[in-house]
Amino acid sequence: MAAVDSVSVIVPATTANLGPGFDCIGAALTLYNEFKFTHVDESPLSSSGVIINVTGAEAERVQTDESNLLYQAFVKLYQHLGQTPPPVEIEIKLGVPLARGLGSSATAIVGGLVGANVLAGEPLSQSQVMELAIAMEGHPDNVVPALLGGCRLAATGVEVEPQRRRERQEWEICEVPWCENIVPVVAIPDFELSTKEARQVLPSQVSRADAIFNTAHLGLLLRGLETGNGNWLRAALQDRLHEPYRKTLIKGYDVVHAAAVGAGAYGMVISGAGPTLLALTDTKQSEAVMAAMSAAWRSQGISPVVRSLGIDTQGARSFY
Ligand SMILES: Nc1ncnc2c1ncn2[C@@H]1O[C@H](COP(=O)(O)OP(=O)(O)O)[C@@H](O)[C@H]1O
Ligand SMILES: N[C@@H](CCOP(=O)(O)O)C(=O)O
Repeated sequence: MAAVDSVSVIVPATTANLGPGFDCIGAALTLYNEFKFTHVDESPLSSSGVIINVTGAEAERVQTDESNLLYQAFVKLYQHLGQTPPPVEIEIKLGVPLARGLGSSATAIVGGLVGANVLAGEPLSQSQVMELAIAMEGHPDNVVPALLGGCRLAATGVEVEPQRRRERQEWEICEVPWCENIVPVVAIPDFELSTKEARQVLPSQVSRADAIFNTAHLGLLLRGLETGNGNWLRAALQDRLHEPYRKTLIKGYDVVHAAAVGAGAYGMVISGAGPTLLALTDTKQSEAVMAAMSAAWRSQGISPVVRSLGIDTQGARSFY
């Protein structure tokens, strides 16, 4: 590809885990961050080597120096190529709320890698970009749908050289069909919960019974999402690997859960690492579920933004 001086990248939010699919399944949502990277001369740059402008809700909370995650991903791709990153000016338009369990960090990682790959003349394939994104995030379930779109299951592939220490892991990715009648409703609270903090409360070992429970329920979830079978979805949206430990970090979880299910949702789970709560519902029930979740959280002194979203099928896209 001929070199370009400027590229815009749009990256969707994600909802990871979907209950029993901890660290392996996620879906891209119709909510977006937009990033623009422009080559600049060395001279106008600040001493940090990058200029970053951020607009949108909570813009002041995003770092504007070299510690910015989007910029770190941008640099990572050039390091991978063995090249020095060019001086750039970055514009960030925030549409995905920060540290709410909707994959804002995944948008930054994917956006930085995709933007750098385009400015570098697209030396890496999409699957090479994906491998870098997974390595940076540490788990695949938000960066994979952010990059590829749709609902995706990610699993490590067969180790071809088990005796050799490998620098990178091969991944198998499969698209999970999502029945169009199933609506994701997100209730986004007015407080943050970092993924780091929400991972620290998880046990390092689980019982065989809990492992079997999740294996069965993830299988059921895949078929429930594909068919829209209500009984399967109601049973499938249960988890024993992360929700029991994390829900104590989310004030009002049980009250909002009861309200969502009472209003007709198939179930309610933590979106990503939380604190956003995700209900899956039939199109006919979505308005009632939204109203019930909003009222329930308000009764706990939390002011949520509640939205009914769609599944983004394109993933990250770039324009230049
Ligand atoms: N658009 C962005 N540009 C730069 N950094 C970002 C952006 N969005 C998120 N981040 C970084 O990711 C952090 C949130 O990541 P995390 O705790 O994993 O929450 P989330 O569930 O939203 O991914 C933010 O505090 C910020 O450091
Ligand atoms: N599987 C991860 C997903 C984190 O997603 P995020 O949207 O909260 O960044 C986890 O549950 O920790």
